Amino acid sequence: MKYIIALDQGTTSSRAVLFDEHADIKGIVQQEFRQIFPQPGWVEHDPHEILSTQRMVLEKLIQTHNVDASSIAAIGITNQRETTLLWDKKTGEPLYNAIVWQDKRTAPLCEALKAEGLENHVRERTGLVIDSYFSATKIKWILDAVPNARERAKRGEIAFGTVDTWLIWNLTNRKVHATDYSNASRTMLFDIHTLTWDKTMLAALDIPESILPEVKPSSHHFGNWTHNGVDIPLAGVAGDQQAALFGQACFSPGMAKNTYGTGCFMLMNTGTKIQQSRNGLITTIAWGLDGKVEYALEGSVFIAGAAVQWLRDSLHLIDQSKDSEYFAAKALGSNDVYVVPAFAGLGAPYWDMYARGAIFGLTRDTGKDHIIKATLESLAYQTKDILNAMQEDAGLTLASLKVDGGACANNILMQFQSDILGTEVERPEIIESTALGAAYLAGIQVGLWKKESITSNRKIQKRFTPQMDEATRVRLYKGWTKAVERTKGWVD
Ligand SMILES: Nc1ncnc2c1ncn2[C@@H]1O[C@H](COP(=O)(O)OP(=O)(O)O)[C@@H](O)[C@H]1O
Ligand SMILES: O=P(O)(O)OC[C@H](O)CO
Repeated sequence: MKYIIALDQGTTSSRAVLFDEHADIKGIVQQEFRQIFPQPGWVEHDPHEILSTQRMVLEKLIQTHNVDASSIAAIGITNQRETTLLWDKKTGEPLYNAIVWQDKRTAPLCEALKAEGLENHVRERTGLVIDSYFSATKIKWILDAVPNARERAKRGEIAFGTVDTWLIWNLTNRKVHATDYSNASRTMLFDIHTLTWDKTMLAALDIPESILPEVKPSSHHFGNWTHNGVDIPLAGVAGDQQAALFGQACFSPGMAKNTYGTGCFMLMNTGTKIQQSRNGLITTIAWGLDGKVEYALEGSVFIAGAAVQWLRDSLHLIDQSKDSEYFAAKALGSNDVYVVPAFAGLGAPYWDMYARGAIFGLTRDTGKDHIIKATLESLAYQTKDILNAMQEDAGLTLASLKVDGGACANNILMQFQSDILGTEVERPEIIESTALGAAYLAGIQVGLWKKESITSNRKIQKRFTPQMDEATRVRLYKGWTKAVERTKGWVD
């Protein structure tokens, strides 16, 4: 038996998932790590913790399941995207903590880029909108903040990477400084037409080109991880949302998936066509495979499952995320409370770095159950905002929405999702699509699998069909859009 291991380095935890040669999951080991909030709106991770938790889960997975190193055909890496690290090429020591995708500290740098008139350039060349979400301004911030960092970078002593690059660098014993097309397309420094780093953006942010990694296809032999004397190829790399699109077998233009993790990310395959959105979505590289690059339209919601964590960790209304289903069920039938979890501003389709969270519609009888239910519903409303934009851009109506990610296990949420969209929601047997996608990309590279067999391997666990009448759907969504309007521009 041959195995593929997927390393899924997410925003809140590091995971290692063992797949057998039938792409069935044989084991998962997961470890949460610290979220560091030095100031309001700032979010950091300790790069050493990212690495140590990821190494720990990998080694524990192999040990627990008694897997012989020689039977591991390949490793795939998938990761939280945009999160930015800089380190010394000689010592491997990070210059600063990893600045996480949710971090808002570079909003003023984004305003400066807008004032320079770069909005069209960014949209046209990188497919993105100017926002602190992406890596570019985070790199500049570290180069500005750490003494001598820019000089050292100019001397070629510093490496930049997103989390995939940091893992590749360390797992290959500091030999390989590389990323894949899907991750490069999240930096706001990568020209998605020419597939090269964009000189205009590098100059605008005074970022030396020497710090950037080499960009490779997503299914590619990046290097080896040596375990018990055996060289195991790192053979697949993709940003977690693109990996989920792959894992859900969304291979044809018009196919879409929505992942409910810390954030919520809907991606629609647009094939080899670069489609620009007219409705606040971004254009991203889906993957590089078979000698070509394919693209996707993406709607990124910053806070989804993280809002459920907020119920758990900050409000202490629940002990575990899954308890939200039990409490929300007790409030079914009441729909007057709205939670807008704009804790990190609003992403697509609004792109408001200055929005902040709020609860609306409170009355004397509002209780814990209502707040929990409204929080879950906020994931579904944000998804509807995105799907509306996507359908308009693509000029089509989705027959059903493919879902995955931790929070899609919640049945109340999925039923409400189907109700508020008026669309069928389709949950696969394997909701670890992200890990599955990374495993597939690696397995294809080493010849274990073929892309064609992935579609037939996909099994549906449950379909949710809309039960809500149209008048209720319209009324509820109107309330949501009113609530969102009131959170915009809250921070001066
Ligand atoms: N049953 C559930 N109901 C609601 N939210 C859930 C449930 N299970 C997990 N979550 C939420 O989903 C997120 C975890 O999903 P996961 O896909 O592991 O995220 P990530 O990869 O971003 O770390 C957490 O934010 C958690 O609060
Ligand atoms: O860690 P996740 O799964 O919430 O994904 C984070 C995204 O990649 C951010 O763009």
